[in-house]
Amino acid sequence: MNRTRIKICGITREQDLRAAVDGGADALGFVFYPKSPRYLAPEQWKALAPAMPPFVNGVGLFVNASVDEVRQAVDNGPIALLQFHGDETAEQCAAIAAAVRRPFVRAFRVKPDTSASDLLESEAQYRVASAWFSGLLLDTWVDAYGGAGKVFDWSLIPKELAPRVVLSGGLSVQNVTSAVMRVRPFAVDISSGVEESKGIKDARKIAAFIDAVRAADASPDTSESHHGEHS
Ligand SMILES: O=C(O)c1ccccc1NCC(=O)[C@H](O)[C@H](O)COP(=O)(O)O
Repeated sequence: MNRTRIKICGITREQDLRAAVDGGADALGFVFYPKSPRYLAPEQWKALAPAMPPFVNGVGLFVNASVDEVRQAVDNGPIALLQFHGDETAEQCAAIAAAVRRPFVRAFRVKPDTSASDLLESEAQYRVASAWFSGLLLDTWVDAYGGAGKVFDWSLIPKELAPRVVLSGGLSVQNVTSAVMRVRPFAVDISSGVEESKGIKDARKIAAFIDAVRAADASPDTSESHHGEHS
């Protein structure tokens, strides 16, 4: 049985970090984008970092950050993976990842006119651009860059790409079972859907979300195929 990996993003408090870890999350996202309501300033991250246990990946989330900003986050705590969520080019992502010696995921923000071939071409481009590239995180295009709780059309995702992507954007306990059964992504990512308010997670919602993903993992495969024609 496939085990869909789970990332809980926008962690700002130790109690929420512990709730996500205790629930079985595989990765925790820490937002280093100052305009986000979930922003962790360097000193906040330095104070929170010691609560990170082994075998849980810390993901540092950046929007058009400098290499020095990324290096500061990596130096202040266990950031195992970078997530570029802004307008960074493949070359910029590759250069920063190589400079701080960390793998990265590229957030691809899906617009209404995005096609399946756009996703395939982007993944191929990043694979060529950097040995540090880990995969695409597919999120919904919003002006605030992310964390908006909005879904995109999952049927867009090519079947051959699904096992290599992180599915994100507006997931919740209400829709994640359907999302996992239809797409069978490598991982899912959530922020708004497990919150009381922006940056404040709800431990019961985290537990319910993780349970829903596990239920979907145990269900028969009914994933949709998308053979790459334009959406
Ligand atoms: O979380 C934020 O505040 C944020 C701000 C700017 C860029 C990205 C941001 N989050 C990135 C994530 O990985 C979120 O988990 C992803 O956008 C999904 O968020 P949601 O739709 O709220 O589940």
